[in-house]
Amino acid sequence: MAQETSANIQQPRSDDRPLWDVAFAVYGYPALLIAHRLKVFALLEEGGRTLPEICDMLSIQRRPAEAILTAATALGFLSLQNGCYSLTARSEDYLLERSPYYFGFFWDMMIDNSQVFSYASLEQAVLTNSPQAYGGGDIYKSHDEQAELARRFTRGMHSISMTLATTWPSTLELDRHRMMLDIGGGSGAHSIGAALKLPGLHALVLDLDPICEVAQEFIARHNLQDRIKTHVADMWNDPFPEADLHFYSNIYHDWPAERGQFLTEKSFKSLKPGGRIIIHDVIYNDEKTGPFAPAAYSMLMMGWTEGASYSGPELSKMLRDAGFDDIQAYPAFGHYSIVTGIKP
Ligand SMILES: C[S@@+](CC[C@H](N)C(=O)[O-])C[C@H]1O[C@@H](n2cnc3c(N)ncnc32)[C@H](O)[C@@H]1O
Repeated sequence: MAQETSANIQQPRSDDRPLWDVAFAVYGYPALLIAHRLKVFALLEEGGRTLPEICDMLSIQRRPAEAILTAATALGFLSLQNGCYSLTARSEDYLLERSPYYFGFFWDMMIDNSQVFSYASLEQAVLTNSPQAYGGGDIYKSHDEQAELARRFTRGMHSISMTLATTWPSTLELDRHRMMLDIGGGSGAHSIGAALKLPGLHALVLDLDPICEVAQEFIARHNLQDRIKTHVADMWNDPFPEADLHFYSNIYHDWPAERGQFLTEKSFKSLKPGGRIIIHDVIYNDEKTGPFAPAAYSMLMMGWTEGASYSGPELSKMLRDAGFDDIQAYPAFGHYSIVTGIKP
């Protein structure tokens, strides 16, 4: 180690907050997961509460209660006025189970699989380049074999996808399309969002058997059984049914690039001229220097799948190499973007 003396030690060139923030993230964010599991947000649904009232209702002491409530307040999920903690618009939209945008099932999935984001598990995933969720291996094979796992995962995905599904269909001109194939469509959230926005559109949610069963329940909740059907198939081995819009949300980041290329070429062959492909995902900037969300998503995938985030140019190249034309990449909602192209 270099020897420093008090005579030659210099001020650092930048402040040390980013180093603290790495450590604080490990502590700060779980406070929100704990608040969610303790049902803090549900408890405030009827109105603001003081700290002593919240302590009583949660049966926890003042010190831990104040720690999680302050973390939630600092991150914009609660407000504190006149001694009362209340929900903010964000927590009302995303953290109350009655909301269509409820994010909580995704947080539940993280909590239920919290060993996957432990230091030991992520280090093992990095050193061996293999996912660790459910004890290792292909999570989707586990879902195919264990219906309850499939149900919980699909509910978690629905939790993040329903919000996104209300926005991307408005970001491009889709009126001429008649049949959307929602490949690896999970709960059908994106088909539901698209069908609600585009009255002339029908959709087919293609996924594995136990997932299609869950999708049917979500589709029925929106009374869209007439326009959205499910189709049990293996996207790697079974032919794609006819459609003029192929939609992939949260699929490419699950797999290595060559699998993404395979799906792109399969879509190109299956679509007729004029058919459109849409990839909806959290993507890196063009230089692959960030932002942080896709970088973190790659680490999330390190724990769960063989995949990683891709950049707009990487996905655009896949489309171009397969033969697609009129390729565009642009932001959709929140951390998500769209990369799309047309078969000439
Ligand atoms: C990360 S989820 C995305 C779900 C949905 N598209 C969304 O954005 O909410 C990946 C989906 O791909 C499906 N999947 C994985 N392997 C598949 C395969 N071989 N054939 C069809 N679907 C598959 C999974 O069952 C799961 O629903």
